[in-house]
Amino acid sequence: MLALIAFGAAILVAVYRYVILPVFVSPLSKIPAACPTSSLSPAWILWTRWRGRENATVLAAHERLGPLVRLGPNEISVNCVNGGIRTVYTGGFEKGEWYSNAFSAYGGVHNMFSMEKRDVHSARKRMISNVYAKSSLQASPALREISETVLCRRMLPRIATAPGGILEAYELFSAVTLDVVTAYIFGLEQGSNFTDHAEVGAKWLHDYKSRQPYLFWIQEMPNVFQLFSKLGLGQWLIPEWVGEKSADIEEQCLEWCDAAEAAVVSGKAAESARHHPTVYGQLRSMVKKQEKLDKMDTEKQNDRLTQKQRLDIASEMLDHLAAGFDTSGITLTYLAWELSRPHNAAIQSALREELLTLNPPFSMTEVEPSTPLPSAKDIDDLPLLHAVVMETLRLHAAIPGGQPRITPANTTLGPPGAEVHGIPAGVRVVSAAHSLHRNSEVFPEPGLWRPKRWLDNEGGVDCGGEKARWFWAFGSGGRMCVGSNLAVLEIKSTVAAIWSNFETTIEDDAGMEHVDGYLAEPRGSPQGSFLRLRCEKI
Ligand code: HEM
Repeated sequence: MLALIAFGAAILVAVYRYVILPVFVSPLSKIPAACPTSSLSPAWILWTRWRGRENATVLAAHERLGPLVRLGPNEISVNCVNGGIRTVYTGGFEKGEWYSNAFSAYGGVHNMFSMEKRDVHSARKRMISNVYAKSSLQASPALREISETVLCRRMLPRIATAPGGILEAYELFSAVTLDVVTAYIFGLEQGSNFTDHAEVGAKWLHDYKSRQPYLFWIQEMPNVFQLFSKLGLGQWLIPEWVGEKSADIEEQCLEWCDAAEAAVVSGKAAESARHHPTVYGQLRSMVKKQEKLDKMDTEKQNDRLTQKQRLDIASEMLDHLAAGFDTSGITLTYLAWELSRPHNAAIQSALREELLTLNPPFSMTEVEPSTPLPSAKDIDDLPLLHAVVMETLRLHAAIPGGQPRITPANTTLGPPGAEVHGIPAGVRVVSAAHSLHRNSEVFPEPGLWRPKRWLDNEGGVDCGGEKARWFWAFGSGGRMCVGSNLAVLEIKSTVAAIWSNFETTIEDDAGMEHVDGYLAEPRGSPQGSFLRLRCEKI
């Protein structure tokens, strides 16, 4: 009899815990559910993510149900500025396991992307963000050398000599952005040269990207993955080669770090802009400074890195190069696609006209650049170029997917007048550029690529007001992209170099459909191509 009562009580508790509480009592029950089962189980949103339909499905849910939508019993999506991204991201809600499980490296060594706790993260960000400030970038002799070498001596000749004038744009741009980013991080002489070595670059891209779908298990179902691993069945979910490729990438990053270290120790880094490892050098000197403070000058200082310091720096550098190259490569690929589509031919011509006003121009004679480069500031100030980049970042955000954060206790979310109060601690809350960038009140006809929406009637830049508040390609708040200035400068310089010298049309764009995920690279055609561009010298 007692057993029966205990059994009945357990059933009642379970019904309360898993049905009545989430569906009727929790403050989350006031938020409309994206799917009828969302309040009861995360199965629907997990299935949507697994099938690669999350961004489109969540956008449709917001269009139907408003700015707050419940995705699961413990997860909501927020698509507004006030009571939305301003509260969550500028308010400093912390990241959770979703990042720390997937983005740490070298056996769990954390970096800015993966750090969960705000204080640890801000201490690291303070050490490093000055090298990514716009003023530092525009004044950097190292970056000038990088642009000259990667854009003029590697990229333009590769385009000029492409067989039949046709090249695969996603592979080209990934190689160029990796070369720029590794050169800025480790020094031009120590970084990659994948632009000249197309096959090596294409293999790197393929190896890097092929691991991506398997992150699902680590980020969304870590407990299931752990259970499978304990049972010796981990490879059913994540094949062994994924770990092997990740280890190769980590090893390659350590080689770049060691080369940068050698340049620092030999004194070359200080003597020549081509050897100067800007980001590596900055973090290294801050790590050493910190060590000095920690030891309070009581112990003998050693300028060599300890193994722990070596891996701490390597994890951070890997994070930057990974966060930096693919995002910029994806953006450039979509920008090239839009500019080369027949209905955008007039925009390509107008852009070229604007680029040819640069003094000196970004010109090339045969396969060699003939003159010095225009200044980074002059390139940055071109209004149509700025509009083209902004519109590409809006419509084709490289990170369009949800950026999860964890609520603190007693959170209020929702736009003024429609707030939901008392949201408990530990709820996963996401916003996504994909949905924010498709608000038709702010961006009329949001599905169209229209650079003009970023210009005023006189052709000057008009990026303020509501557009600025809803533009979220680089996120916002304390965890906003640290490399956004480098990304924009690099993208603008690449565009200036190409469209000052070439006219482009589309040879084959069958692969240009976005992957619907956290990142949005082109899906690629069944034949394995992404965007084949025809480039003609002007
Ligand atoms: C078009 C190019 C880029 C886009 C669209 C982009 C976008 C973003 C976004 C949306 C985030 C926030 C992600 C999240 O919290 O889930 C982020 C973070 C980050 N990005 Fe970028 N990024 C770009 C280029 C770069 C570059 C060039 C670098 C460095 C070389 C870089 C380094 C980072 C780092 C280290 C973080 C983590 C920052 C932190 O947690 O404080 N990104 N980026």
